Amino acid sequence: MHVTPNTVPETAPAGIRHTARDVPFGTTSGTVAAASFRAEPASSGGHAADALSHEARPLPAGQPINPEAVISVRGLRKSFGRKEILHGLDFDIPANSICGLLGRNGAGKTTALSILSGQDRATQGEVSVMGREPFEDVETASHLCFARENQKYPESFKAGHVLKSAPWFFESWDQDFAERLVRMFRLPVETKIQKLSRGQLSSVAIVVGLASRAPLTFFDEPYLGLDATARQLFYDVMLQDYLEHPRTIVMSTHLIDEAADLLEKVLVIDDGRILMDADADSARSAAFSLSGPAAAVGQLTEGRSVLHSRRIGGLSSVTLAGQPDAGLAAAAAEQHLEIGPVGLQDLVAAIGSRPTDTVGENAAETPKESR
Ligand SMILES: Nc1ncnc2c1ncn2[C@@H]1O[C@H](COP(=O)(O)OP(=O)(O)OP(=O)(O)O)[C@@H](O)[C@H]1O
Repeated sequence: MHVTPNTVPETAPAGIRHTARDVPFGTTSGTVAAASFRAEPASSGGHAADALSHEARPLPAGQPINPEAVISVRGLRKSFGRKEILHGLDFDIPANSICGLLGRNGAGKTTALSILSGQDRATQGEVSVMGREPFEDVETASHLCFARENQKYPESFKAGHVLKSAPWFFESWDQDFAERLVRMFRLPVETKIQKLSRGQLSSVAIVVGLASRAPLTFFDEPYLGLDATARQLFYDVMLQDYLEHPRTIVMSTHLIDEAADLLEKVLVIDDGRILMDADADSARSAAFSLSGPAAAVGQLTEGRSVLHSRRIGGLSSVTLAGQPDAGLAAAAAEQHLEIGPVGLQDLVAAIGSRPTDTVGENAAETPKESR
C-alpha cells in the first residue's frame, strides 16, 4: 500500500500528520502540475570542459525529451528572485543506474534535485521524471525518495517514529533491512530527531533512502557528519543493495573519489551549468596528467587541450583532455616527464576551476593554455 503524505491513514500514530510542505522523506503532495516551457539554449562561454571528448560533453541543447530515460531535462532554468541559479541544463539519467551529481559548493546540485523531486518548480524548461512533470505530482512522489540530512520532521519525532511511519510512504519499504541498517549505523531510535548529531541525521536519511527501495532515490550529500567508517559502510551497503534490487539512484557529492567506484554515470555541474555528462568509464579516461619541469611541460603541451595547469616553483603539472598519444608518451619519456591518470575528483576540480593556478615564483611563465 502506498499512502501519500496528505492522506496518512486514520491509524497513523499521533504526531505524524503533515502539511503539504513539511513532509518526511522528501515526498510532496498536491496536484498542481507546473507549466513546461522550452528554454533558450545555454551559452557555453568557452569553458575548459569544452576540450573534453565528445563522450564526456554535456548534451547539446535543443534535443527533445528522451522518453527512454527515467529523468530527462531540457533547458532547465531556475531563478530565485532576479538571480538565475540554473542556466539551462540538458541531461538524461537512464533507469537502473547510479548517477553522481558532482560539483562545487553552490553549483546548483540541491536546487536541481529539489526540482527533480517535485519539491520546487522550474522557472523554465522541460523536466520529465518517470515520464511526468514532477512538480507536486502525487504519482511521481509515490515512486521517489529524497534522502537528505536536513529533512524536516514533526517536532516531537524520534528516529523510531520516522522508521515506523516510513512504510506508509514507500510501498517497497523493507522493515528488516531498515532495522539492520539502524544497527549498522548505530542509530539511537529513542532520541528525538532534534537532538541527533549531524552524522546521526545523515544516518536517518541513509536508512530511509536505502530501506525505501524507491524506484528513484535521491541522496543529497548523504555523508555529512559521517565518519570514514560509516561512509564506507554506506557505499558498500548501497552498492550491495542496488545489485540485489536495481533502481535509479542519484547522489550529489563532493567526496568524489570515495564514491567514484559506485558511479555508472557522472554529471558535473558548475555555476548552474552541466560541464560534463558521461558514463563513468568515459569520465575516467577523459583526461591524464603530465608533470615535470615547467619549461619541458610547457613545450610538450603547446597546441594541446589543457584543462588545467598548476605550477609550483619550477615544476608544473597539467591536466590534458583525452589520452596521451604515442608521440607525446615518447617525448615525455625522453624528457623524464611523468604521465599519470587523473582521478574523477581531480578531473572535476580541473574542469570546474580556473584554467591556471600558479603558486610560487615565476608566475608569469606558466604554461600557455591551448584550448
Ligand atoms: N531558496 C533560495 N533562495 C535564494 N538563493 C538560493 C536558494 N536556494 C539556493 N540558492 C542559491 O542557489 C545556489 C545553488 O545552491 P545549491 O544549494 O543548489 O548548491 P549546491 O550545489 O547544492 O551546493 P552545496 O554543495 O554547497 O550544498 C547558491 O548560490 C545558493 O545560495
